[in-house]
Amino acid sequence: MDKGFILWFTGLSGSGKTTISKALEPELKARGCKVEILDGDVVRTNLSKGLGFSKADRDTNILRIGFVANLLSRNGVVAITAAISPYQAIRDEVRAMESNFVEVYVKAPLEVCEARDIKGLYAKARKGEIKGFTGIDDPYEEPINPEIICYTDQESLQESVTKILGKLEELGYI
Ligand SMILES: Nc1ncnc2c1ncn2[C@@H]1O[C@H](COP(=O)(O)OP(=O)(O)OP(=O)(O)O)[C@@H](O)[C@H]1O
Ligand SMILES: Nc1ncnc2c1ncn2[C@@H]1O[C@H](COP(=O)(O)OS(=O)(=O)O)[C@@H](O)[C@H]1O
Repeated sequence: MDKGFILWFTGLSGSGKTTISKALEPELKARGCKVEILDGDVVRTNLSKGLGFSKADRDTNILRIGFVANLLSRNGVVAITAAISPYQAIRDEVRAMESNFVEVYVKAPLEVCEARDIKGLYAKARKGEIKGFTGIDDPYEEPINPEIICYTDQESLQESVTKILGKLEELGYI
């Protein structure tokens, strides 16, 4: 399979973007795809090092990720992105760069993400130690028309992975 595409995950911190993308990678490779994951946390240590969490910086971060994902996908790679990408307008902009674009809304209620609090950042945000935290005092704009929604408070990880693979088959990407 040499058809590249972008699988764009979006969702609150702790919703499950990284977990699902990592579980999906071997499944796609087993189907002959070349895969790269551009994870928000990882990108922010290199490509987007120095950027903060203002709207302008988040938009810059997303455009950089979109740019690299586009380079990868047009060279036959499945580019999986896993950044919060909280703003609809900038998600629309990256979608417009690449026709092979599949948006996955990784959806879990804020309360669930906050209870998971993998990195302890929600607690810090509640205490006011982090300002402008997505979902607390910074917006998360829900995707208007994503190709896929994974309800990670109701589905198992395997169910989410199976759902995504099914949709990719239906769309003719795999
Ligand atoms: N169905 C599910 N799918 C994905 N993750 C789940 C599911 N159920 C529970 N989890 C748990 O939720 C957590 C999600 O954390 P993860 O780091 O993947 O989120 P994230 O969206 O990448 O967050 P961030 O934006 O902070 O990087 C993990 O601890 C994972 O085990
Ligand atoms: N103010 C904040 N809002 C959201 N996430 C934050 C914030 N500060 C630190 N983080 C951390 O940074 C990660 C989010 O980074 P990105 O996915 O790269 O965000 S995005 O908004 O620009 O798409 C989260 O995993 C979280 O751990």
